[in-house]
Amino acid sequence: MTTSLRVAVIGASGRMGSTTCAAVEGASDLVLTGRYDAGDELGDLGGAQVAVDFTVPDASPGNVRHCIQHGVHAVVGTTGWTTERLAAVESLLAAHPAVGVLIAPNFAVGALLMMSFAQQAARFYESVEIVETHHPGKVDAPSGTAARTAELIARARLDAGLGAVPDATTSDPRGARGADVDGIRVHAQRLRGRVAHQEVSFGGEGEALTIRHDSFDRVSFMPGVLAGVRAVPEHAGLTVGLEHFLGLV
Ligand SMILES: NC(=O)C1=CN([C@@H]2O[C@H](COP(=O)(O)OP(=O)(O)OC[C@H]3O[C@@H](n4cnc5c(N)ncnc54)[C@H](O)[C@@H]3O)[C@@H](O)[C@H]2O)C=CC1
Ligand SMILES: O=C(O)C1=N[C@H](C(=O)O)C[C@H](O)C1
Repeated sequence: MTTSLRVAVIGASGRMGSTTCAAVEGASDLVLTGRYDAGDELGDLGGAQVAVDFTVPDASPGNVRHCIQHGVHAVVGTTGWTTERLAAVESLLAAHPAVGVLIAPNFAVGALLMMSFAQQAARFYESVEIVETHHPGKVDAPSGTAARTAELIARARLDAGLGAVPDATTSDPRGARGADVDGIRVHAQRLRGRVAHQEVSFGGEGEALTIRHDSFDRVSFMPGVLAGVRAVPEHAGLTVGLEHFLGLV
């Protein structure tokens, strides 16, 4: 008889945390050991082997630190991870070499494919811009997914020897050209009724390529979250991106 993997959820009262609790409870090989939200003492996380964090950018690093120090593997969907914050996780993990931490900007399989396809297409097109659309309750912009996509595209362009994206704009006092993420323009929309959507638009002489992904419901993230939960105990150290567990890179 195999024993169930014990899982705690941090941010359990939120949109993603509550969906994750339901997904864990619906999985026959997992058992939910606790639901934690703002103000709760994490303690030993109810004896969890893996904790899932869907909180806010300023709380997530502290939660991850707590997990590592208690020998609990972590699966993190919260956005806002800077290079410095990732480096701090890596140095703490060096002192806890058996612990695995997965930080994933997006758990939807289609979103991972969209990023991978955009990375593949990047070297063939002179122009590229990203438009991300989310629900109006989202606190951070641009989305973690859009920022990651821009980074991947920028790296692919650099590797291919492409220069800057052509843009004659010299005056934009209101910021109409959007954010500049590693030289790639990113535009963020916040619309009632939407969940999470992204379009990557490429342009070349006489042609266009558009790669689009839509999450219409937060259940779209759950197969990826559960895959991360099941895999992270076998992957000690820090992994950024679920694609590394799915054979996509
Ligand atoms: N990686 C992915 O696939 C996805 C990532 N996200 C990200 O997940 C995060 C959460 O998103 P939502 O669930 O929509 O937000 P939400 O606002 O609905 O939920 C956040 C929850 O965290 C709680 N919280 C705040 N501080 C806390 C603390 N110190 N300890 C414990 N709980 C705390 C809040 O009370 C709230 O219940 C965001 O960063 C979002 O961008 C969202 C969807 C998919
Ligand atoms: O806040 C959200 O909703 C989402 N956040 C993640 C992001 O910032 O990329 C993932 C997905 O887009 C949904």
